[in-house]
Amino acid sequence: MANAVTSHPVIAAIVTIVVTLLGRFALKGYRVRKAVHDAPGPPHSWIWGHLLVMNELMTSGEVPIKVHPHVTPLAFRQKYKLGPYFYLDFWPFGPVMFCCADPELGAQFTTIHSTPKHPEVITTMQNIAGPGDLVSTSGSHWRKWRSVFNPGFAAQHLMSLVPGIVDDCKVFTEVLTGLAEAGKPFRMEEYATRLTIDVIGKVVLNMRFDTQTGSNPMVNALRDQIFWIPNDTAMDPFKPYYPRGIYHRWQNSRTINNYLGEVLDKRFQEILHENSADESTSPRERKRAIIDLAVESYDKETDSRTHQTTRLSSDFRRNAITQIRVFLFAGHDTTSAAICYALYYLSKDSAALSKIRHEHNTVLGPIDSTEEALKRDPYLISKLPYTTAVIKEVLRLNPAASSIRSADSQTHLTDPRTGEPLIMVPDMMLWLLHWSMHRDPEVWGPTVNTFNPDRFLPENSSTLPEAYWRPFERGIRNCIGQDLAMIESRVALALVVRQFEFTAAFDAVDQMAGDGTMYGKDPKYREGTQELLGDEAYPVLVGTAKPREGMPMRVKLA
Ligand code: HEM
Repeated sequence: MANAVTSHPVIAAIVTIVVTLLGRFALKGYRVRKAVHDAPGPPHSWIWGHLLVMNELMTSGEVPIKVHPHVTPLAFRQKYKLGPYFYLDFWPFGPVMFCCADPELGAQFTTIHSTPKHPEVITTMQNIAGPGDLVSTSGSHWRKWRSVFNPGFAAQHLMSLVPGIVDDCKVFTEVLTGLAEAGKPFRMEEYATRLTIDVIGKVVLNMRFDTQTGSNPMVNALRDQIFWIPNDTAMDPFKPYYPRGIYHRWQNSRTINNYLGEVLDKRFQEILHENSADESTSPRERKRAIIDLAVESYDKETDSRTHQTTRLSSDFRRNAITQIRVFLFAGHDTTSAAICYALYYLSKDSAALSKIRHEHNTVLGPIDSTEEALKRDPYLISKLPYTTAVIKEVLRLNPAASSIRSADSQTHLTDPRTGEPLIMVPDMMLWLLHWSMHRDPEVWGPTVNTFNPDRFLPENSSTLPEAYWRPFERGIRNCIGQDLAMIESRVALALVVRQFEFTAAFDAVDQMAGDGTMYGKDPKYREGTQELLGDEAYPVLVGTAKPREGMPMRVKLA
């Protein structure tokens, strides 16, 4: 046999390559296991890394099978009495993860040295938006686009959007009235999502999508795209390669890009036209929709007036579409979950519901004139401390995301208490865990898992562990849309909480299973433990962290 191999050069070459690859694989595995074996973390196996403890956690019923992955590090921390940072090793199915629930340590890789986003974030965002999007890119490309879009989120401009948001929330109340009349359980996420999509359509494209009353092909493709993102690859590494998924992602991307490309070209022509009409008169009023800011930046870059540019370059066009796509996604997905959770927690806490209704009666006047009051004086929205506290508490209990970075050659982490250097593994994922920080009993006390908006009232600010509340992240890579999200959620609550009575309808999930939604189709969502930390509304991974089963609810007129 040995003779056959050595005498045949092709076989010998293949054997050499295979042996070399296996050797490299084994060496990498050995290095990873060696680095993590004695590092802080759950019990570690030389053969399986942390795969066995993960399997045990997921199958023992300690957490629901479909729970969002950002929940599991806290479950490990509590189960194995770990400190605020530790390592998880799922090699070869994923990178070594450095799980961090310490803001001071987190600052070392997010603020003091802002590390790049992790390749897994980049791949996910590429499916949603395309390469080079604002969320996952870094360096000069990120800096350029962030500065282009910052004016779109200036406080004064956001206030000018309030009347439009009020109109969309009014439609939301009409939809809810219809659902109350129908008297059937429904998935709140569906309706909250249509609301936030309508809002973001105006903010980004200055367009009405009207998805609350109709349908839009681009929005349908965008939403479908989110369901086809292969983002639980640690459980199924082959998911990105399923032909059906590849086809749907390609087809959706095509629909979205064609639609946005046409809108962008049309807007560019309009702006060229406005510019030439304005040349002899006063400077054009500055538009701040995301699409206008993008086109203006092109105008500046190319000086289209001097150079008679009449078309967007293909490079710019591709980039602008990517950024528009990322805003359409990030601008609706997270806020809709926040609105769902707010209505859910208020439905379970009659004292909080009374307080928020009282605040609205006092500041906004009778419900029938609230729409008008907010349009007349959008700044009323800033005079609702209890409503703001409700949303902040909702975002504490259910953060939509976390920050996932990648260790680079300049990443040197040290333990903030001892100053000792921490173990670094090549390509390590640095995971700053919002869920773990927001649910840390040592920080938030014994009521950590209880909905208690009072902790965010201004009079309690001195006892608030501010650095541990970071639903929008902090530092230079914080959420550009956070003020918009807060405004939108407050307007929605202002128009809704006095008009309707909600109750959670998790008892009806089996009844709703045939409704064609992803939740309905996949029975795993309803298998095993259906509670997390005393709550039946727990997060699952669908784009971002969404409420289980799309937050089933019943609604009645109040
Ligand atoms: C409740 C609602 C929202 C939550 C909880 C949220 C959360 C976050 C978080 C945690 C990040 C940082 C992600 C990371 O470190 O990788 C982020 C970034 C971002 N968010 Fe939001 N977001 C919300 C609403 C919005 C809205 C309404 C928009 C757009 C209008 C938006 C656009 C973005 C963008 C573009 C980034 C990337 C910013 C950058 O890196 O420069 N978000 N968001």
